[in-house]
Amino acid sequence: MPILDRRLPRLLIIGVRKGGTRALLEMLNLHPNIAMVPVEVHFFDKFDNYQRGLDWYRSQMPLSTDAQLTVEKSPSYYVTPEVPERVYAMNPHVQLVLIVRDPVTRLLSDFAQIEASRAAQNLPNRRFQDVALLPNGEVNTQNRALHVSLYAKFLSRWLHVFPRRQLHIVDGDRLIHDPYPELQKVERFLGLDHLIRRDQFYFNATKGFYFDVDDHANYYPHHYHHKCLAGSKGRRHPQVPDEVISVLRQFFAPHNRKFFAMVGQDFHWPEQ
Ligand SMILES: Nc1ncnc2c1ncn2[C@@H]1O[C@H](COP(=O)(O)OS(=O)(=O)O)[C@@H](OP(=O)(O)O)[C@H]1O
Repeated sequence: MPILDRRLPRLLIIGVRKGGTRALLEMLNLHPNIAMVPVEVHFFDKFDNYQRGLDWYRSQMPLSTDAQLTVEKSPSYYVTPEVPERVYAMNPHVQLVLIVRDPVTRLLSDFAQIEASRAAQNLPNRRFQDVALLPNGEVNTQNRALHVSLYAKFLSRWLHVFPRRQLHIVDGDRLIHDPYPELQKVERFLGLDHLIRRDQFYFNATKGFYFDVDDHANYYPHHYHHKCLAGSKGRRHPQVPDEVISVLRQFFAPHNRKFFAMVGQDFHWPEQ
């Protein structure tokens, strides 16, 4: 009989926010050797949680067998300065996965989420271009959401603490359109047998996403249905003039090239 216990994560999905972290976690959970933490624990990035210590963190983990690898995801880990060293202190051999997406698309997705939460607080809606650009048409570099799309900026902190071989990068744009090859790469990175099957997914053309065939509603476990898929994924992105997109693409281009050089992988995000 396998012994069930709560085990600290051996894999962390560290970000990025709106990169596809939830879909990636749920898809990986199809693997019999993976036990996912269904909620974002925010242990390493929230001081109050971190103060509770590793025993508390372990108590948040699901029951797993010793053949299973526990996975937690909290997208803000990637951008929070203290996190890499805290993670290293838990386990210097932990494996890390980062999922990235075209930074402009990510920003539009983030903006849609921020506006939805403003609307819930009865705050007025804003135009994307009024937030992302200054009145003179230049990029508003003070915008916090924009900073999250500067992937290279945060990566240096992680690579200062962890060797590159402990970090795997998933192409979030590909995960949307053809998840299977991206999942196979993660299985290889983790040294797991290829047990996730292509026929476990189907594409829902109306929603534009892949779903789990065993859960005809969507990827999310039942307690997530209303919270996640109905609400926070697949939101309509703001309609933005082409010139605004072009200004942003040009702004991100050198940062993207730096990121590609750091990770040794080119994601071919448009530069115009
Ligand atoms: N299969 C599937 N189902 C649902 N959503 C999918 C899927 N694959 C990728 N994505 C993309 O995930 C984007 C949300 O990213 P995150 O889960 O990282 O968001 S969050 O930071 O946790 O809020 C979400 O962003 P939006 O398109 O803006 O909604 C999706 O594009």
